[in-house]
Amino acid sequence: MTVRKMSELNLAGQRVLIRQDFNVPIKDGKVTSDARIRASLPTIRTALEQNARIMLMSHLGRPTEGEPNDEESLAPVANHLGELLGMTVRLERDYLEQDPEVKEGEVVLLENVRFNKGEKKDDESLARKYASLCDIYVMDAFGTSHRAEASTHGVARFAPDACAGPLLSSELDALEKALANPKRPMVAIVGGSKVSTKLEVLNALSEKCDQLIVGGGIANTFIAAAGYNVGKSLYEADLVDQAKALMDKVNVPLPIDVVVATEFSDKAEAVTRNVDEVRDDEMILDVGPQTAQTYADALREAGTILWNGPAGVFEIEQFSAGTRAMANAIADSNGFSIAGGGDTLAAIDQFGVTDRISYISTGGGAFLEYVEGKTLPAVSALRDAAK
Ligand SMILES: Nc1ncnc2c1ncn2[C@@H]1O[C@H](COP(=O)(O)OP(=O)(O)OP(=O)(O)O)[C@@H](O)[C@H]1O
Ligand SMILES: O=C(O)[C@H](O)COP(=O)(O)O
Repeated sequence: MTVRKMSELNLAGQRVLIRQDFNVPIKDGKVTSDARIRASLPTIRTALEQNARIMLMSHLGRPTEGEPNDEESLAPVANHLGELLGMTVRLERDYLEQDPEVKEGEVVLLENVRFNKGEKKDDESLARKYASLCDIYVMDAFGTSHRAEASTHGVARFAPDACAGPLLSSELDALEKALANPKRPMVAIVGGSKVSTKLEVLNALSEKCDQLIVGGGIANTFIAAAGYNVGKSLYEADLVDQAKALMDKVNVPLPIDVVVATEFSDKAEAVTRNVDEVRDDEMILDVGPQTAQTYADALREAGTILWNGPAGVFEIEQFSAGTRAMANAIADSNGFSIAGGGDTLAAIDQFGVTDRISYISTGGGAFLEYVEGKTLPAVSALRDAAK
């Protein structure tokens, strides 16, 4: 049984409870990166066009349940969303005690669901309470779909109607397009700091892609596995065998040259060396220009590209060229490209290629779990609800 979609339901006059992922960075009471809020707008506008009574809900941060606090209040999100929609978005704090009054064509935001006791444990009575607030529950929070919590999972069992929102549907469609039957050649880039945190993703991708480009600290472990000195670089000696096993399974092109420094700092002097010339007191902080060129060539010719994690320490100018070259090559490629993860999105933003990536996922952990082939609990809850 497939998941029901919001587009199949008539929302007119209905109390529609939409779970979004508004877990966004906030500083001094202001939202500092609103990509996730913007991504929710088409869903909200569709519900508004149908004159639904709209209740939005989300978590923010990881507060102690039962202890609401101002820092993790969704108030800044309500204000920001109101500005984007050009209407007032009321923040409802007491929705568990008193059902919110929502008029047709009105949008309210329920306060941080993780302030509620039982949210994280997927408590049944809390899930029933959420369900009682609505006629239709819409799960649209792809970024939180790997969590089985009361607002992402339990509620779907008890709501009169439960369906996937347009954002969740499009995220799943894009990932399926990249992974189920990818246009070849498929190139995956997995960067970031540690192999250990991405081992399952690396394994899953090694089964699917034609070329696996590794970056960042992850690449250092592969360079060590190939027998080269990595000096003081971040790498994981205990994962060298796993890296060798991956290299036996799939084509992992190794860097030819690297950018090194003797300190991890924005004052550090960056030096380019051949990969076999790294000294004991140096650390590898980026791929070198020849390597970036080789990777970029492969990316430009790819039919499908999946990207998670930077190629180097892109936050520091002198170690950012490798990640920049890859971002530009992905943007230039005619293949289908999908990118996900907090640092990856920050890099895409930094290098100004956002509009030239085919699909940018709002998911971090959820994106990785999908790629690993894991079942997303929020999606299975919708499948069960459709039975
Ligand atoms: N060679 C390197 N040595 C040390 N740190 C590196 C190196 N290359 C990249 N990094 C750092 O790794 C960090 C990203 O790694 P991390 O494992 O946190 O990725 P991530 O948060 O999982 O990525 P994403 O959010 O895209 O999934 C960046 O801050 C980057 O500066
Ligand atoms: O930012 C995320 O990855 C999601 O919002 C999930 O947040 P969590 O890791 O606190 O559950």
